[in-house]
Amino acid sequence: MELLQDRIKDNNNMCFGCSQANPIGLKLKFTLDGEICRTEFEAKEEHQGWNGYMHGGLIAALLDETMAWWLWFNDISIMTAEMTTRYSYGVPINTRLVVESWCEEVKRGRLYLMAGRIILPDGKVAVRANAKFMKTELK
Ligand SMILES: CCCCCCCCCCCCCCCC(=O)SCCNC(=O)CCNC(=O)[C@H](O)C(C)(C)COP(=O)(O)OP(=O)(O)OC[C@H]1O[C@@H](n2cnc3c(N)ncnc32)[C@H](O)[C@@H]1OP(=O)(O)O
Repeated sequence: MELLQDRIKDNNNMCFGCSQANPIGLKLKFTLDGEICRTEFEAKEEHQGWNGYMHGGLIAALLDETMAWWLWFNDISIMTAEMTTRYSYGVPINTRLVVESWCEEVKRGRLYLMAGRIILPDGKVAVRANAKFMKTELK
C-alpha cells in the first residue's frame, strides 16, 4: 500500500512520532486503509519502563500520533485536547505491534472524538485509547 506520508516533503518536520529525521523519535510511517489509519512499531530496550515492557507514556505517544495521523490524512489540523488510555496487557519489547486509529464522531464541526488500539501478534488488544482532538489553524 502506498505510504501517503511519503508525499510529504518537509525537512523541518522533527515530530517525535513521525519525523524520519528526529534521531530519538519513533520514526513511524502510516497508511490510511479505508477508515482505519495504521502503523507498525517494534519497541526496543530504549523504549522500556519495566524490564521487557514498553513504557506507558511512550505507548500513549504511539496512540496519540496514530490518531493525529488519521486527521492529518483527512487534511484536518489538530491539537490533542484530552486523552484516556486503557492498558489491558503489558506491551512487550522486540515484538511487532499493529497500531490502528479511527474517528468515532465529530462534534460542533471542531471536536473530533477519536479511538485507537494496539494489537499484539496473537490478536489481543493490549491497549485502547480515546481522545478528543480540537481543530486548529495550524499547518
Ligand atoms: C507540511 C508539513 C508536514 C509535517 C507533517 C507532520 C505531521 C504531524 C502529524 C501530527 C502530529 C501530532 C502530534 C500529536 C498531537 C499532539 O501532541 S498536540 C500537543 C498536545 N496538545 C496540546 O498541546 C494542546 C494544548 N491546548 C490547546 O492548544 C488548546 O487548549 C486547544 C485544545 C486547541 C483548545 O483551545 P481553544 O481553541 O482556545 O478552545 P477553547 O476556547 O478553550 O474551547 C473551545 C470549545 O471547546 C471545548 N473544549 C475544549 N477542550 C475540550 C475538551 N478537552 N473536551 C471537550 N470540550 C473541550 C470548550 O469547552 C469550548 O466549548 P464552547 O465554549 O465553544 O462550547
